[in-house]
Amino acid sequence: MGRTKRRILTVVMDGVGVRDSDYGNAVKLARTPFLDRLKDRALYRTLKAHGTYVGLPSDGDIGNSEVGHNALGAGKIYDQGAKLVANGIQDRTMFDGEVWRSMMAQVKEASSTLHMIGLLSDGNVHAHQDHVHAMLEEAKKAGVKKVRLHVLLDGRDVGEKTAETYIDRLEEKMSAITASDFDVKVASGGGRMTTTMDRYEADWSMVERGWHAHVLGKADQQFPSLPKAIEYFRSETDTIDQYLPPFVIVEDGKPVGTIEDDDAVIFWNFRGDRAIEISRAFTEDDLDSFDRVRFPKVNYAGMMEYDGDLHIPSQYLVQPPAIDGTLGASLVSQGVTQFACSETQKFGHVTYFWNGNRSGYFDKSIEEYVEIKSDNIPFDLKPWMKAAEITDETVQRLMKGSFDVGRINYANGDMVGHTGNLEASIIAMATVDLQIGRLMKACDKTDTILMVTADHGNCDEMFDTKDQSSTDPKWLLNLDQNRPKAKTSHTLNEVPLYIYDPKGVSDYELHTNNQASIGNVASTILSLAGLPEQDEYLPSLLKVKS
Ligand SMILES: O=C(O)[C@H](O)COP(=O)(O)O
Ligand SMILES: [Mn+2]
Ligand SMILES: [Mn+2]
Repeated sequence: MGRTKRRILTVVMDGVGVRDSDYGNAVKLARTPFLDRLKDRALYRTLKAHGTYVGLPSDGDIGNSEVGHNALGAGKIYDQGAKLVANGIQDRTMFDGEVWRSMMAQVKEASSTLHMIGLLSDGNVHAHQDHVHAMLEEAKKAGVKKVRLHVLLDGRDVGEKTAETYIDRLEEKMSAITASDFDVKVASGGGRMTTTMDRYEADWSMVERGWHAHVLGKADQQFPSLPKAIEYFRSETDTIDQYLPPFVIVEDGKPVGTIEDDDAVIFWNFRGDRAIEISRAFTEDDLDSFDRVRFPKVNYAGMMEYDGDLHIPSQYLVQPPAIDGTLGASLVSQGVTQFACSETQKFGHVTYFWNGNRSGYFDKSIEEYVEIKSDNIPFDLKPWMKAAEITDETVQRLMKGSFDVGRINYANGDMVGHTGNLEASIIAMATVDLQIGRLMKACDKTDTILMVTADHGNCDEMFDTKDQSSTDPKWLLNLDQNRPKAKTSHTLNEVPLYIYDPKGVSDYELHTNNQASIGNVASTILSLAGLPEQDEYLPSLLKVKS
């Protein structure tokens, strides 16, 4: 054994919340014999993973992977992007800041265009429409003459076909502020899962399509306005918002807002994972991830700094939370060996988010991070994703005893949950269950404590309506008629915490404080490992029975 009294493996079942009703609840509808057995043998409770419990503005805000893994890996709760940007707008620090002022001044001096690109919704996971509306007003006040918006349609953090709501609000705002000396138009757009918002380099072609639409003014679909675009998509396709193709707005056959030298570009998402690649495309001279065709010299800023280690991008409007003293850093300083593993879609969650939005290792000689390449397909087609491969890598290392403290993430509950496909999500849950069974066995053989939790809910609520007919199984059997509308977003539900010790758990119990959150997990890992707790962390949930 290494520097800890016991080896601990933490499993994050991404997007797996706890909800009593089985109505549209893939977690309950799946057969999960191993999780059931785990519940019998482990200590068990639920934890908060949404809203103010994880640093979001209100308890109406769903949790997400960024704030969830930040909380799990930091052991404390920080005000997160959504809240920091809202505060920065309210107290004006965002608009009084050097970056905003210099960008406005530069556009005015060059008589060029201010472009703003980002996700248009009120999901508050990556972005919020109110921030865009506020920036438009401020740009006008600052004397900017021409603004072009490039909007990514959501349908993933909000209802699957809700784009009209946000488009209407934006159109109202634009017509209210358009004036003879203030010209604002939407220039391009697309669904967020086809256009621009790739993450962890899973599929650069998404960024390439976005670049073509926003910068070069090129896309297969062209429309005279954003409302016309959505009208066309609704009448011609069933595609939900997140998968809509990229499009360009044209007048007299010409795009209304390509991006040119001397223009300023603001990417308004506050969350980093899906903002890094497009930020790199705008700022790196030598980028070989795709052919940009034309690389305009623009003044680029992100809403926030998206990577605190690589400083991407160099200019940003709001200071991100200063997450430090994370569990990973603290374990490294004590010489504890660590292992992190997931597939591409969630790899950065157990490394970059877990380590407080820093990429890279603290000390490569005692940490091992393993990424399994995700498929680039709609995940409801293969709901098992790469779960088995993640388990293979983990079990191998458990057998070799190559780490003291490990963390892995199974993406299935979340990535399949986001597709809105209930049947596929049931298979996703059964897949995760099978892996938990394999891990329990390996933990038994290697005397490893297994902790299983989640970062937020998702596939626990796959219908847009709540708890309607849990006694009536018709909605499950009838696949075509009267099927409730799918819910593709995360949920507000609590998440599970299981602690399984092959030696038995009769010596411990868990605190029952109903305010406990996933922010309490880091200290709990430390106490299970027999390491000193950190004063600044939220307390451990473990009680040794007297
Ligand atoms: O980026 C996404 O896929 C969704 O907006 C949120 O999902 P995540 O927070 O689980 O990554
Ligand atoms: Mn997640
Ligand atoms: Mn998700």
